[in-house]
Amino acid sequence: MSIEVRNITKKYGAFTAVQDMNLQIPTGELVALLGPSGSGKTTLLRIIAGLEGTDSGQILLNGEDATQLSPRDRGIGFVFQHYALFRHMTVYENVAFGLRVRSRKQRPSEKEIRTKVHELLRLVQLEEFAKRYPSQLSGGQCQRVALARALAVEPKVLLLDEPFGALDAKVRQELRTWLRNIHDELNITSVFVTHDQEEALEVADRIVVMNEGQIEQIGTPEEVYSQPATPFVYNFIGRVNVVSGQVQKGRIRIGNLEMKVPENVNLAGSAAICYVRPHDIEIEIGYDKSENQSINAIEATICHINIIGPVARLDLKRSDTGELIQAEISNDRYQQLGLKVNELVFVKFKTLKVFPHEKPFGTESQDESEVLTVGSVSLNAKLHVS
Ligand SMILES: Nc1ncnc2c1ncn2[C@@H]1O[C@H](COP(=O)(O)OP(=O)(O)OP(=O)(O)O)[C@@H](O)[C@H]1O
Repeated sequence: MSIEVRNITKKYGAFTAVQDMNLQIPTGELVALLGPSGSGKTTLLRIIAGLEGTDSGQILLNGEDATQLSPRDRGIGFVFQHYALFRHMTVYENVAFGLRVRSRKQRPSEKEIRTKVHELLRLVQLEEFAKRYPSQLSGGQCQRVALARALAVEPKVLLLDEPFGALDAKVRQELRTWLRNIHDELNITSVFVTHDQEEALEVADRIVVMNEGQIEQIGTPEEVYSQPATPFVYNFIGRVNVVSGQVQKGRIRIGNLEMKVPENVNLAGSAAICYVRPHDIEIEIGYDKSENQSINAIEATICHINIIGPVARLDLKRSDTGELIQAEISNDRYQQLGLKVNELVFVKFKTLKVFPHEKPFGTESQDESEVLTVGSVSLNAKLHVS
């Protein structure tokens, strides 16, 4: 079943939680609503489910206006962060519940219920737990029961609100893969809320990045990661270094580094904010400063090295501004360069994204004079790790 959110606005008193939002989700897609706390993710999910009214706009399911339909009549299954299983019921009874409370006409026979429940328990790999009570299960197992319960009524749409939020990292990881598999197997349309970017990047077909009740970007994981539409998305998804620079004639100058502006940025003579991913940083050594070479790179000292499998993470301190830059290079390259803490290196950017100068996220309290330029060389860099 396809979902269309059309011009939805939702206010709580004077506060606007969702503002004139539009979103189309085709049948069979797995979509993540990703955003910081308070960005309106849960509100939007609840509006789609019919658990929350709207001030204006429509929800269309399969092209039909469903705005006035009750949650029961929308063909939607819902899974919450806190699995809310019935504690006095066994796993079997919990999963059977949705079928038993159907109206007499729609209610399946006991035999049909038994077949269906066992089929679902097999799907969530909990068949041998049918007779247990929720208190005898782990958090991850409870969440799988909750999912089986939501699926029992054969919903066309599955909505999940931070379904794995309360679980530890390893279990979350397992359940993600597993959600993806179940979604594909049942060919339903699923929307899940998360504030965990890794979860969204790993599981979703498309990610809706939300901020303050509005959509910042909709795209595949690859698109939102590699081509963030706004500074907010850059900051929110992945690690990024934020550096200020000066644009002139299609080139940008950042300290001693000068490079072509990667796109048609109309910022002649202006201060700009650049976003550089740690893996887009190149490290070089071996410049001989005594020869007065003009070095087209930012000089920095290595303050910390962290090797994680094939990747070497370096914390670098700029010689000109003292600001930190975080770089990620391959372990092979790191070995090849033979880098050490306190060593002087030269930093270049393979690519960067330039936005007009505005205070980058996380620097709201910073004095403007720290950010702006001295001559043509700009002087601020700040690392954001989200
Ligand atoms: N019933 C309510 N009454 C008043 N304000 C509300 C109500 N429900 C939500 N809000 C406000 O609306 C905004 C969006 O809330 P929502 O729960 O949708 O955000 P969220 O992105 O899901 O956040 P989180 O990740 O913390 O769950 C928040 O500022 C919240 O305080």
